[in-house]
Amino acid sequence: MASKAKATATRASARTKATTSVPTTTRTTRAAAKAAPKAQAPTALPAPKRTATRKPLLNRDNSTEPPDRPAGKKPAGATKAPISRAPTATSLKDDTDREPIKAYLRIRPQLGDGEPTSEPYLDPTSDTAVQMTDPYASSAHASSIYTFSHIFPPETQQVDFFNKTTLPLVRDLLEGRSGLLFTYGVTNSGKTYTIQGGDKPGSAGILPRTLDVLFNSVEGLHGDGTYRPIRLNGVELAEGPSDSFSPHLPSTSSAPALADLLDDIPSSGDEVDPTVLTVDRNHEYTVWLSYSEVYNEKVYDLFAAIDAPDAPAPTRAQSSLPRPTSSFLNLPLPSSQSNPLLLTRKALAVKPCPPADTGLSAAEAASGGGAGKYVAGLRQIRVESAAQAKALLRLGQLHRRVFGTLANSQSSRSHALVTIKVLRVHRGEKNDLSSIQTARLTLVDLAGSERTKHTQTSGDRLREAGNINKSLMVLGQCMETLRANQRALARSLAAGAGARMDTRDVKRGLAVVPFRHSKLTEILMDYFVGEGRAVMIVNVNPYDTGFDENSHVMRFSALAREVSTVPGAAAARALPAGKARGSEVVPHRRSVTLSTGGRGKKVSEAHLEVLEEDEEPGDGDEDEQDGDPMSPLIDTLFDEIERLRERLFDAELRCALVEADVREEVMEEMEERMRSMEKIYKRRLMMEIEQHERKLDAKIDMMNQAQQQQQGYSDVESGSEEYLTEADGVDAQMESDEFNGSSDTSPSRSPSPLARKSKSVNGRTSLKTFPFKTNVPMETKESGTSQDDIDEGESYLPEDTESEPEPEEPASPQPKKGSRSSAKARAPQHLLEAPSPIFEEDVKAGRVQAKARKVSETDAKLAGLQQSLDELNLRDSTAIIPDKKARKAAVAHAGVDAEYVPQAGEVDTMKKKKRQLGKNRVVTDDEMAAIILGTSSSQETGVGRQLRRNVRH
Ligand SMILES: Nc1ncnc2c1ncn2[C@@H]1O[C@H](COP(=O)(O)OP(=O)(O)OP(=O)(O)O)[C@@H](O)[C@H]1O
Repeated sequence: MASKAKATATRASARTKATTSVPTTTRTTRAAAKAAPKAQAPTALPAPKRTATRKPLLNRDNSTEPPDRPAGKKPAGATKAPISRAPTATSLKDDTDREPIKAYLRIRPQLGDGEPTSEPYLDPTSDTAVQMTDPYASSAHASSIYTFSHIFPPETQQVDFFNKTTLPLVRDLLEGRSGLLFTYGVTNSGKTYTIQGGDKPGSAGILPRTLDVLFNSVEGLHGDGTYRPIRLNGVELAEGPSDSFSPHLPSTSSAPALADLLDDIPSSGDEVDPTVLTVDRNHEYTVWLSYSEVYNEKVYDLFAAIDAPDAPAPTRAQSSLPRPTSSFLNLPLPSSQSNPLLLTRKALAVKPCPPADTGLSAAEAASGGGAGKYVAGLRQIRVESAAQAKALLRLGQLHRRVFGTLANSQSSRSHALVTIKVLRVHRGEKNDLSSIQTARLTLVDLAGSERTKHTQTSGDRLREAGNINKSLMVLGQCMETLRANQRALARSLAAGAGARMDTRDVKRGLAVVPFRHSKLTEILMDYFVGEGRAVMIVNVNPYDTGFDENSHVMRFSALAREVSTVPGAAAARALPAGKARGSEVVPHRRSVTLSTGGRGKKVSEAHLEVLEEDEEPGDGDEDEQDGDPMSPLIDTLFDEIERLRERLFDAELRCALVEADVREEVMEEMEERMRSMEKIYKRRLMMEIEQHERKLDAKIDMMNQAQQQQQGYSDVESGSEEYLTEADGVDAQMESDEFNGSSDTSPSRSPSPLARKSKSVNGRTSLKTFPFKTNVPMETKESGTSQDDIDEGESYLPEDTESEPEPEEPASPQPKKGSRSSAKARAPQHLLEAPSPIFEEDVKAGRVQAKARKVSETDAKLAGLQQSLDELNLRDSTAIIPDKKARKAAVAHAGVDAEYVPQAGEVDTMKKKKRQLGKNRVVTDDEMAAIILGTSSSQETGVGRQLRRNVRH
């Protein structure tokens, strides 16, 4: 497996290299930096007062605390460091003090409830590497290896997962450092299970466990809630100690209520994680919760009371808090006759933090102080126990589900963000607002990362899918830009090693990180450019059919791992916030019809209307005091830029979606065409193979027939010789053998079985002799010849030939076959007798008649051949034509372009004949007679044989 992993070249490995080149020392956060000087100061000394609640990052050069100080080891009673911004000309060493985003992979187990049981395409090769093989690709290169900080196999227990991934973040939180954890993956991959958990004991997710550990650890150290958090990191004096809240879930009522529509929210019961972390007991802690969702590029508060006209009006005190019983959930649903119930919820604006929150001046913030953004008007509720926090979150989940249900959501189509804030104040400085430390941990359950292809693509759903993709796409773009900026910064650092240089010069050249392009990234921006450790959980269901989607998730995680969270790194180019104030905002209103009465049992239908109002520019109770003075013209210009940018982005997104769809369609069409072409070509190929086989058969037949024809001519012409002597017959046979490229000594070399038959039947030489008396048909039949042989022989043996029984001479030894003496010895006696004039006349007449008969037979056979050629439908202009006549006929048939092309192994008999005739002299009658009579033995030399051959031709 290891070698397999090694052999597979991967982008991940390259990326890992790049990542490891980044120094990964433990980051010193703002809180840690603040705490460092405290360690040096005696506990009793009063701390210097500050006005900002969010402490700016100290110049690290001034920090005395080693960056890799183990968490939880901060000395008690440390005093605060004086607020000082880093000098403008500072060493770039700050930017090397970073930590890459941790990426953990969690592989979902197979649930078995009707899920595909195919082989998983993910194969962990080690604790940190996983091999992903495309199940549809045949090539060996279809697998990639991705590396993670750690890989959790399917059997991982929730508690182990929590301890490894989230517990360090909880520890940071209690020590004043912020953190971000987000889950990323396609639908059904286990994101919600990871965050919230399941129903079974031991299945509590990281959110309830975080709350358990948090409250276990601060037990007895609760603050009294004199202060409350505002915005991102600000703190203010609370109006009263009543900001805490005891939520109650909807009560069961006899009438069908909105709550009946909701499935039970998974709850692992009363299970409590017993882990306790060591905390600084000189501090008091208060825990605050907020719960928001980003849906369709709008941010909603899930703790907000949803306004319903029939709901009892909240009192002034209640209006800023969720109603104790979430009363709208208990509202009886209207019947189909009555007016639809209108539920309204309002989107919240995302705004830049005022510089006061960060301790920066307005100019510093505008020039890149790194202030993050906050959700204006988002409720933050103080909770005093884990149980209370869990109940509150459950209410938030119900709210989320109401709107999820009303939006016909099948699954989490929104991004849910739970933020736990811990305010920490030293017991000796309880009355000092500026001494309060704020840290937050945000847990994000991102919506499924699948693309539009897999979602319904019309109306609201298209918009919803587009917006989900937009958020995730922008998140990816932000990571990419951050990575590029960090690399550029690292290069500058390397180039200017040793020299002191102005970081602003370097940072000015960095690209703008497009956080503003989506609400999600705007909210999370501070974690990437400000403070905080970031952890990403990648959830994968390896049995899911969406291999492409999952490999996209893997690539995203590989990218995230190369991004380092570094305090104040890339915010230099952050643009001032603004929104399109000029644009008219139209509330999004939906009508929904719901079936009620319990699961699977339709009792009645209810009509509801959902109104999702957009945020207003003045939203947020802190807006007026934000004090972000900005020239109206600049503000308007920024608004305009932002509006245009958003339009451009929307247009690009739409284009990308359309392009993706078109590409897919084209691909499918091409594939379809390819398949049909493949079918056509296969069919053609089969036809051609068939045709060629038929041609080949025909060719073989024709060659055999041509050979037989040739043999026929030879027989006819050599008949005159055979009248005279069997020895000549033997010679003719030898000639025939020569023609066939074989000899008696190697009969197996004859290319045609028919040729062999012509030579020998039953192992005996077939000698064809003409009778002296012409016109006497004689049968060619030898004893022992099979009927098949006869049938086949009929096609090439002259009908009027007759094999004469050979004289049996048992006493005399058989002369050697093929030799001249043996031929002579076997010649009939009458052929050796002296000729008479009458005899000569007969011979001539017989020869002429036999020749004429042969010619007519040959013509008939040629006509037959022609017919079979026609039948074969050989339409090519090139045909194989055995002789001149047939060639002429074929030319007439096929056209003037037709030409005879001898095929491999084929003998062009006409050419051969012509050559031979042109070479040799004409045979005179006297010579012929002499040959026939065989009077001159001297002529039975090579010349005589040559003459006889010429006669035959
Ligand atoms: N590690 C696990 N062990 C057992 N069951 C799991 C595990 N992970 C997920 N599941 C189950 O798989 C199913 C889908 O999980 P979940 O709802 O968390 O997916 P999701 O990624 O949040 O989907 P969506 O994006 O649609 O909300 C649930 O039934 C859940 O209980």
